[in-house]
Amino acid sequence: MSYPWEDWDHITKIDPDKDLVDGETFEDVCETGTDALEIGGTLDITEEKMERVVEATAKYDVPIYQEPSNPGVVIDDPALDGYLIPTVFNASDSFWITGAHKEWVRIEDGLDWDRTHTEAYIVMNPDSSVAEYTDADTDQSAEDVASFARVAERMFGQDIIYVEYSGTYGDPEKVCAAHDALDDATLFYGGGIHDYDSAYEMGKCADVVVVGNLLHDKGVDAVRETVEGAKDATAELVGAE
Ligand SMILES: CC(C)=CCC/C(C)=C/CC/C(C)=C/CC/C(C)=C/COP(=O)(O)OP(=O)(O)O
Ligand SMILES: O=P(O)(O)OC[C@@H](O)CO
Ligand SMILES: [Mg+2]
Repeated sequence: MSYPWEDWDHITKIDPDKDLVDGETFEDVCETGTDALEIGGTLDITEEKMERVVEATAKYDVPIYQEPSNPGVVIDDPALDGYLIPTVFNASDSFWITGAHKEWVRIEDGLDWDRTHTEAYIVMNPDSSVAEYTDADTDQSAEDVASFARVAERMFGQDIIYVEYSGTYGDPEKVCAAHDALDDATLFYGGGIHDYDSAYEMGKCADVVVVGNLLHDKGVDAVRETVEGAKDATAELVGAE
Protein backbone atom coordinates (compact mmCIF):
# COMPACT_ATOMS: atom_id res chain seq x y z
CA MET A 1 0.00 0.00 0.00
CA SER A 2 1.36 3.40 -0.83
CA TYR A 3 0.51 6.58 1.04
CA PRO A 4 0.67 10.23 0.04
CA TRP A 5 3.19 11.15 2.76
CA GLU A 6 5.77 8.89 1.11
CA ASP A 7 6.20 11.70 -1.43
CA TRP A 8 6.20 14.60 1.02
CA ASP A 9 9.23 16.52 2.29
CA HIS A 10 7.50 19.27 4.26
CA ILE A 11 4.34 19.74 6.29
CA THR A 12 3.03 22.99 7.68
CA LYS A 13 1.22 22.48 10.96
CA ILE A 14 -1.44 25.07 11.59
CA ASP A 15 -2.51 25.63 15.17
CA PRO A 16 -6.19 26.64 15.00
CA ASP A 17 -5.79 28.48 18.29
CA LYS A 18 -3.17 30.85 16.84
CA ASP A 19 -3.40 33.62 14.26
CA LEU A 20 -1.44 34.02 11.06
CA VAL A 21 0.97 36.94 10.87
CA ASP A 22 -0.84 40.23 10.15
CA GLY A 23 -1.72 40.63 6.48
CA GLU A 24 -1.07 36.99 5.55
CA THR A 25 -3.75 34.60 4.32
CA PHE A 26 -4.24 30.85 4.06
CA GLU A 27 -3.76 31.23 0.32
CA ASP A 28 -0.24 32.54 1.07
CA VAL A 29 0.35 29.50 3.29
CA CYS A 30 -0.72 27.16 0.49
CA GLU A 31 1.64 28.92 -1.92
CA THR A 32 4.77 28.27 0.15
CA GLY A 33 5.33 24.94 -1.63
CA THR A 34 4.57 22.91 1.49
CA ASP A 35 3.34 19.41 0.65
CA ALA A 36 0.49 19.18 3.15
CA LEU A 37 -1.25 20.99 5.97
CA GLU A 38 -1.77 19.36 9.32
CA ILE A 39 -4.29 21.12 11.49
CA GLY A 40 -3.88 20.65 15.21
CA GLY A 41 -2.38 21.78 18.50
CA THR A 42 -2.46 20.62 22.08
CA LEU A 43 -4.11 23.46 23.98
CA ASP A 44 -7.45 25.25 23.64
CA ILE A 45 -8.54 23.54 20.45
CA THR A 46 -12.26 23.42 19.68
CA GLU A 47 -14.30 22.03 16.80
CA GLU A 48 -15.23 25.57 15.75
CA LYS A 49 -11.60 26.67 15.52
CA MET A 50 -10.79 23.52 13.53
CA GLU A 51 -13.70 24.11 11.13
CA ARG A 52 -12.58 27.68 10.52
CA VAL A 53 -9.14 26.58 9.32
CA VAL A 54 -10.48 23.73 7.17
CA GLU A 55 -12.96 26.08 5.50
CA ALA A 56 -10.24 28.64 4.80
CA THR A 57 -7.78 26.11 3.31
CA ALA A 58 -10.08 23.68 1.48
CA LYS A 59 -10.16 25.55 -1.81
CA TYR A 60 -6.42 25.36 -2.45
CA ASP A 61 -4.51 22.53 -3.97
CA VAL A 62 -2.68 21.32 -0.85
CA PRO A 63 -3.90 18.23 1.02
CA ILE A 64 -5.31 18.89 4.48
CA TYR A 65 -5.27 16.52 7.40
CA GLN A 66 -6.69 16.98 10.84
CA GLU A 67 -4.45 15.99 13.72
CA PRO A 68 -6.77 15.86 16.74
CA SER A 69 -5.32 16.14 20.23
CA ASN A 70 -8.40 14.50 21.75
CA PRO A 71 -11.54 12.74 20.51
CA GLY A 72 -13.73 15.77 21.27
CA VAL A 73 -12.28 17.97 18.54
CA VAL A 74 -12.52 15.61 15.57
CA ILE A 75 -14.59 17.18 12.83
CA ASP A 76 -16.49 15.47 10.08
CA ASP A 77 -15.64 17.45 6.99
CA PRO A 78 -15.44 16.05 3.45
CA ALA A 79 -12.79 18.67 2.62
CA LEU A 80 -10.30 16.81 4.81
CA ASP A 81 -8.02 14.39 2.99
CA GLY A 82 -7.80 12.44 6.21
CA TYR A 83 -7.06 12.18 9.89
CA LEU A 84 -3.61 11.71 11.36
CA ILE A 85 -4.29 10.33 14.82
CA PRO A 86 -1.38 10.53 17.25
CA THR A 87 -0.42 7.76 19.63
CA VAL A 88 2.41 8.55 22.02
CA PHE A 89 4.79 5.63 22.39
CA ASN A 90 6.65 7.15 25.36
CA ALA A 91 3.59 8.43 27.24
CA SER A 92 3.44 7.36 30.89
CA ASP A 93 -0.32 7.22 30.85
CA SER A 94 -1.77 4.61 28.51
CA PHE A 95 -4.68 6.95 27.79
CA TRP A 96 -2.41 8.63 25.21
CA ILE A 97 -1.31 5.32 23.69
CA THR A 98 -4.64 3.53 23.21
CA GLY A 99 -7.12 4.88 25.78
CA ALA A 100 -8.25 7.99 23.93
CA HIS A 101 -8.53 5.89 20.79
CA LYS A 102 -10.75 3.35 22.49
CA GLU A 103 -13.01 6.17 23.74
CA TRP A 104 -13.18 7.67 20.26
CA VAL A 105 -14.15 4.36 18.66
CA ARG A 106 -16.69 3.74 21.43
CA ILE A 107 -18.48 7.07 21.03
CA GLU A 108 -18.37 7.47 17.25
CA ASP A 109 -20.25 5.20 14.94
CA GLY A 110 -19.13 4.81 11.40
CA LEU A 111 -15.55 6.01 11.54
CA ASP A 112 -14.09 6.57 8.11
CA TRP A 113 -11.27 4.05 8.39
CA ASP A 114 -9.99 4.65 4.86
CA ARG A 115 -9.14 8.22 5.79
CA THR A 116 -7.91 7.41 9.31
CA HIS A 117 -4.19 6.86 9.88
CA THR A 118 -1.97 6.88 12.94
CA GLU A 119 1.28 8.62 13.78
CA ALA A 120 3.57 6.94 16.32
CA TYR A 121 4.93 9.85 18.33
CA ILE A 122 8.12 9.85 20.35
CA VAL A 123 7.85 13.06 22.37
CA MET A 124 11.28 14.50 23.21
CA ASN A 125 10.99 18.06 24.56
CA PRO A 126 10.17 17.90 28.29
CA ASP A 127 9.08 21.55 28.30
CA SER A 128 6.47 21.22 25.53
CA SER A 129 2.74 21.23 26.22
CA VAL A 130 2.47 17.87 24.53
CA ALA A 131 5.06 16.32 26.89
CA GLU A 132 3.22 17.66 29.93
CA TYR A 133 -0.18 16.72 28.57
CA THR A 134 0.81 13.10 27.93
CA ASP A 135 3.31 12.82 30.81
CA ALA A 136 5.90 11.63 28.31
CA ASP A 137 9.20 10.14 29.42
CA THR A 138 11.46 12.33 27.31
CA ASP A 139 14.76 11.04 28.68
CA GLN A 140 15.60 8.90 25.66
CA SER A 141 19.01 8.24 24.12
CA ALA A 142 19.56 7.85 20.38
CA GLU A 143 19.46 4.09 20.90
CA ASP A 144 16.17 4.37 22.79
CA VAL A 145 14.62 6.53 20.07
CA ALA A 146 15.80 4.11 17.39
CA SER A 147 14.36 1.20 19.35
CA PHE A 148 10.99 2.92 19.79
CA ALA A 149 10.94 3.61 16.06
CA ARG A 150 11.68 -0.03 15.27
CA VAL A 151 9.05 -1.28 17.71
CA ALA A 152 6.49 1.10 16.21
CA GLU A 153 7.19 -0.09 12.69
CA ARG A 154 7.92 -3.78 13.12
CA MET A 155 5.73 -4.74 16.08
CA PHE A 156 2.87 -2.25 15.81
CA GLY A 157 2.78 -1.83 12.03
CA GLN A 158 2.98 1.96 12.12
CA ASP A 159 3.45 3.72 8.77
CA ILE A 160 4.39 7.09 10.28
CA ILE A 161 6.91 7.54 13.09
CA TYR A 162 7.07 11.10 14.46
CA VAL A 163 10.04 12.37 16.47
CA GLU A 164 8.52 15.41 18.19
CA TYR A 165 10.56 18.21 19.76
CA SER A 166 7.68 20.71 19.56
CA GLY A 167 8.96 24.20 20.43
CA THR A 168 12.68 23.43 20.37
CA TYR A 169 15.24 22.25 17.85
CA GLY A 170 16.08 18.60 18.44
CA ASP A 171 19.16 16.43 18.31
CA PRO A 172 19.84 15.39 14.69
CA GLU A 173 21.76 12.35 15.92
CA LYS A 174 18.60 11.00 17.57
CA VAL A 175 16.49 11.78 14.52
CA CYS A 176 18.99 10.08 12.19
CA ALA A 177 19.10 7.09 14.55
CA ALA A 178 15.32 6.76 14.23
CA HIS A 179 15.60 6.94 10.45
CA ASP A 180 18.30 4.28 10.33
CA ALA A 181 16.09 1.97 12.37
CA LEU A 182 13.22 2.06 9.87
CA ASP A 183 12.73 -0.02 6.74
CA ASP A 184 9.64 1.37 5.02
CA ALA A 185 7.86 3.60 7.51
CA THR A 186 7.99 7.36 6.94
CA LEU A 187 9.84 9.44 9.55
CA PHE A 188 8.36 12.82 10.46
CA TYR A 189 10.43 15.29 12.45
CA GLY A 190 8.98 18.39 14.11
CA GLY A 191 10.36 21.02 16.46
CA GLY A 192 12.12 24.35 16.18
CA ILE A 193 12.64 24.37 12.41
CA HIS A 194 13.16 28.08 11.75
CA ASP A 195 15.21 28.62 8.59
CA TYR A 196 16.73 26.99 5.52
CA ASP A 197 19.66 25.42 7.41
CA SER A 198 17.62 23.80 10.19
CA ALA A 199 15.15 22.37 7.65
CA TYR A 200 18.03 21.15 5.52
CA GLU A 201 19.81 19.51 8.45
CA MET A 202 16.73 17.69 9.76
CA GLY A 203 15.63 16.97 6.17
CA LYS A 204 18.79 14.91 5.80
CA CYS A 205 17.66 12.68 8.68
CA ALA A 206 13.88 12.70 8.51
CA ASP A 207 11.71 11.96 5.47
CA VAL A 208 9.37 14.82 6.26
CA VAL A 209 9.96 17.94 8.34
CA VAL A 210 7.04 19.57 10.12
CA VAL A 211 7.01 23.32 10.68
CA GLY A 212 4.60 24.76 13.24
CA ASN A 213 5.32 27.86 15.34
CA LEU A 214 7.32 29.56 12.60
CA LEU A 215 4.19 30.12 10.53
CA HIS A 216 2.43 31.91 13.36
CA ASP A 217 5.51 33.78 14.64
CA LYS A 218 7.39 34.77 11.47
CA GLY A 219 5.05 34.06 8.58
CA VAL A 220 5.03 32.56 5.13
CA ASP A 221 8.36 33.84 3.80
CA ALA A 222 10.15 32.09 6.64
CA VAL A 223 8.12 28.92 6.01
CA ARG A 224 9.02 29.04 2.30
CA GLU A 225 12.72 28.98 3.21
CA THR A 226 12.16 25.81 5.24
CA VAL A 227 10.37 24.22 2.30
CA GLU A 228 13.46 24.92 0.19
CA GLY A 229 15.78 23.47 2.85
CA ALA A 230 13.72 20.29 3.17
CA LYS A 231 13.41 19.85 -0.61
CA ASP A 232 17.12 20.43 -1.22
CA ALA A 233 18.00 17.84 1.43
CA THR A 234 15.81 15.24 -0.26
CA ALA A 235 17.03 16.12 -3.76
CA GLU A 236 20.63 15.59 -2.66
CA LEU A 237 19.84 12.29 -0.98
CA VAL A 238 18.06 11.08 -4.13
CA GLY A 239 20.92 12.37 -6.32
CA ALA A 240 23.45 10.48 -4.19
CA GLU A 241 21.67 7.13 -4.61
C1 LIG B 1 -7.96 9.30 19.59
C2 LIG B 1 -7.96 10.73 19.23
C3 LIG B 1 -8.95 11.16 18.26
C4 LIG B 1 -7.10 11.61 19.77
C5 LIG B 1 -6.00 11.32 20.72
C6 LIG B 1 -4.71 11.81 20.17
C7 LIG B 1 -3.55 11.81 21.14
C8 LIG B 1 -3.06 10.54 21.70
C9 LIG B 1 -2.96 13.01 21.43
C10 LIG B 1 -1.79 13.17 22.26
C11 LIG B 1 -1.17 14.56 22.14
C12 LIG B 1 -0.61 14.85 20.77
C13 LIG B 1 0.51 14.02 20.26
C14 LIG B 1 -1.17 15.85 20.02
C15 LIG B 1 -0.74 16.18 18.65
C16 LIG B 1 -0.64 17.64 18.42
C17 LIG B 1 0.62 18.30 18.87
C18 LIG B 1 1.83 17.53 19.19
C19 LIG B 1 0.62 19.59 18.95
C20 LIG B 1 1.80 20.43 19.32
O1 LIG B 1 1.85 20.56 20.64
P1 LIG B 1 2.57 21.76 21.39
O2 LIG B 1 3.32 22.61 20.44
O3 LIG B 1 3.31 21.11 22.51
O4 LIG B 1 1.33 22.51 21.94
P2 LIG B 1 0.82 24.01 21.82
O5 LIG B 1 1.42 24.57 20.56
O6 LIG B 1 -0.67 23.88 21.79
O7 LIG B 1 1.35 24.66 23.05
O1 LIG C 1 6.05 24.32 16.41
P1 LIG C 1 7.33 23.65 16.07
O2 LIG C 1 8.42 23.79 17.10
O3 LIG C 1 7.79 24.02 14.68
O4 LIG C 1 7.01 22.07 16.02
C1 LIG C 1 6.27 21.54 14.96
C2 LIG C 1 5.44 20.34 15.34
O5 LIG C 1 6.20 19.19 15.44
C3 LIG C 1 4.60 20.54 16.56
O6 LIG C 1 3.77 19.44 16.73
MG1 LIG D 1 3.08 24.36 19.20
